Amino acid sequence: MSDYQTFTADDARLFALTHGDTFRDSDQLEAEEFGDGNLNLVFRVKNQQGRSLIVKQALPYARCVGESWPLTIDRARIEAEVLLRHGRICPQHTVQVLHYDAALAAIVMEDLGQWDILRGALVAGKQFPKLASQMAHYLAHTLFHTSDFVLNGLQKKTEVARFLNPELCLITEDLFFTDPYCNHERNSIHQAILPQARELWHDEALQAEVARLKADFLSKPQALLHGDVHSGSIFVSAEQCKVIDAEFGFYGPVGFDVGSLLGNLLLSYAGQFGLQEDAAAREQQQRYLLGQIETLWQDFASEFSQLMQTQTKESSFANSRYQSFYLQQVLADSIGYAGCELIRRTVGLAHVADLEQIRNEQLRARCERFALALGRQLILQRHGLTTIQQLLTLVQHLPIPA
Ligand SMILES: Nc1ncnc2c1ncn2[C@@H]1O[C@H](COP(=O)(O)OP(=O)(O)O)[C@@H](O)[C@H]1O
Ligand SMILES: CSC[C@H]1O[C@H](OP(=O)(O)O)[C@H](O)[C@@H]1O
Repeated sequence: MSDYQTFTADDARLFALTHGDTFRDSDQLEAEEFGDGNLNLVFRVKNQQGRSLIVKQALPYARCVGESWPLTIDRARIEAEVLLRHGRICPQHTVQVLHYDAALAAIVMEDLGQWDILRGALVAGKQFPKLASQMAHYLAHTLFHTSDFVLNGLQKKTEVARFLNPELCLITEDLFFTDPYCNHERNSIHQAILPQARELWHDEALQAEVARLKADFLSKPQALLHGDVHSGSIFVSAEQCKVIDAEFGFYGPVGFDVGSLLGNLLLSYAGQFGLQEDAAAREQQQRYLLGQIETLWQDFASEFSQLMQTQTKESSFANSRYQSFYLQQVLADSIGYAGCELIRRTVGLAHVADLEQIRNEQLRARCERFALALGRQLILQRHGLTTIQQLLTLVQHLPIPA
């Protein structure tokens, strides 16, 4: 940590100039910090011809809270190494890392600023027809190729050790699985839904199922996860999408990555009741979101099955009955983790624009109650929802609370 110093815009400019071959010494470079995430500094460095790079630096604390929440800067290594690993497996959907400096905890990467961040685009009512099939491809390939289907025991354990990431995992363990189910000071709960939040704190049946999901998060190193596939971590255009921000990566349950994205599509669905006043437009956007959820699972399941059938290296796992069982269990896990994401984004520390941008407070409260009710049903019913169509039916029939 001795060489570490927090970057100014000028430091970021020099860092981008020195690393990678995007810029020339003669370039007039401008740099500005524009990060809006919870944890890190993010700078854009650009020359006068319009070429640009992103410099991301981990702070020794969580940006959204300040120095009172110290946090390892090793998260920059995890982020760079996960993105490099996933980038080798699926370059078309992973942001390109150009350089990583361990002492400065800083990464140089390609600038995706010409595309939209998925969350904001969905809030604005935009649609991206190829999103789900491309994300299904990214998830199936990155997760399969880092799993026991491909790695032998020695390789796998080396990888698990390299990506232990205890401090960032602890944040997820707390924010996803602990805080929303008790009266924790980190929670952020709008007054109007306090009664529904309190119900969570006394719902033993729900807490038991969340405990099972948390235990799996702690002890099921199935594959190298991105660890935080939310719609703020996906850049998207009409033709393409790419994932950023992998600092929560570790070896965990495959369903956590799939479920995080499912949960974020459902958060967008819930927010539509408050964001879109025109009923026809709202229904159309919600139909789009449900279609994307269906495609996400169908394409993921079909690509993952294909990979299991054709590229499994460990003979025990070549068994087709085992492979069906594995996929069924990934679906149940994904639905459960999607439920956790819905709940933690509604009453936990880190909220999302899909709900926060609803200006009418009463309407927002109704959407939040919907998100909580849906999250609860997904967690409780996940083992009974054996097809994605059953999940879609549940969503469509869930009453919109008063
Ligand atoms: N490769 C990139 N291209 C363009 N903008 C980026 C890139 N990476 C990050 N950003 C911008 O910085 C913001 C914060 O980045 P993120 O990786 O989510 O930081 P944090 O780890 O603090 O959450 C993003 O919302 C986006 O606006
Ligand atoms: C104190 S971290 C809260 C929250 O923020 C992370 O997301 P991001 O870095 O993309 O802003 C992650 O989802 C954490 O749970």
